[in-house]
Amino acid sequence: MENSKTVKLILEDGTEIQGQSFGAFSSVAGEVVFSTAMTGYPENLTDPSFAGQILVLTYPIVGNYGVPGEDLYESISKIFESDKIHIAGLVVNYYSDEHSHWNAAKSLGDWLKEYNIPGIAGVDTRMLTKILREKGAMLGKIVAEEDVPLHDPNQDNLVAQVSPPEVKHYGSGQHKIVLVDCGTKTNIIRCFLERDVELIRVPWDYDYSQIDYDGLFLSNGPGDPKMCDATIKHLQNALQQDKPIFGICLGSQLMGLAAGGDTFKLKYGHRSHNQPVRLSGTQRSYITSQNHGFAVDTATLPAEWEMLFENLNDGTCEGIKHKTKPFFSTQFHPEAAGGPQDTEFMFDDFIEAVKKYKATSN
Ligand SMILES: NC(=O)CC[C@H](N)C(=O)O
Repeated sequence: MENSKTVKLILEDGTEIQGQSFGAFSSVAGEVVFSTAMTGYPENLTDPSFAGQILVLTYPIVGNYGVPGEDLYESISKIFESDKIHIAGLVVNYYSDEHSHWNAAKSLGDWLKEYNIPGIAGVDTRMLTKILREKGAMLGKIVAEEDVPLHDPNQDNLVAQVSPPEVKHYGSGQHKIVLVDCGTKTNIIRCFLERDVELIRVPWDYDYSQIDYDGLFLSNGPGDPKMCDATIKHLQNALQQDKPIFGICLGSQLMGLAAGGDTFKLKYGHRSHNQPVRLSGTQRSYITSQNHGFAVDTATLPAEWEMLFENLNDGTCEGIKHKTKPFFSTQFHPEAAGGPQDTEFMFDDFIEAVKKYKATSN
């Protein structure tokens, strides 16, 4: 790092912080968001929900365990959450360019360079996070040589950019699940394949009404859920039927919108591996993995719907359910890559709902 070049992080409120370049020496603009997760940068950086975002990590030492090599299973990655880095840029305090870990294949800096993603180190990311918590998530840019204009990624249809254009099939289990891929994390696919599922992964705007499926799944994904008009339209048709539907993160927001409710942008979002949520109607809480900047406005849900989980930090909606039909969602990530895996039972609940539907509809 001693010989690295100087770069700047500039926020829309005028905050300007100097640091050292690592990864690509290039400029980029995006929405600046923070994560307080202590580990898991290989998983986070490849999560498509981060598209368009400059990610600030509060954990002070980053890069020390390097980046694992690729390993495939059923043509999907065993390790990463998609097939590329999706963040726009990375902001860290101390970047460790020497790494040591049993499965490391390269350094974080070299991995970022492969995808032309700039990193800036030497930033007091906890001080920066205080600014973002105070003023809310902001637009910003990492500036190397060339200046770039600020850009709001939430104005773009990011889902259309990350959703694969073709239909893909995985597994040969008993339960036929359609996965609407708005930018799915691969651990969602892994969780299904462990549960006797035949998975049909379709693009975000695909009309799956002709497929004879047993259950419908709506994935996570980047940006403002209101951009997904085509997904919402197809979902509204599916909500007329009785086949089980499960949504995660963006999928939860899309379910809320298709049901007739509204979503709003949170001040600074939830991004970490230790977000507490409470299951409605109980005193039971779970520690969850989260990465979202929008939420369903529970007050706008029609009478047949209710909140399923509540965030214990700020009271916002962490999932919804239909009162009589098998439709439910989590705003958090029960597939949890990286951890904690305490809520993976949501996949079992969904498969149980699918079994019940199949038993009663025949
Ligand atoms: N992980 C996700 O699916 C994120 C959903 C949405 N893009 C948000 O920021 O709230």
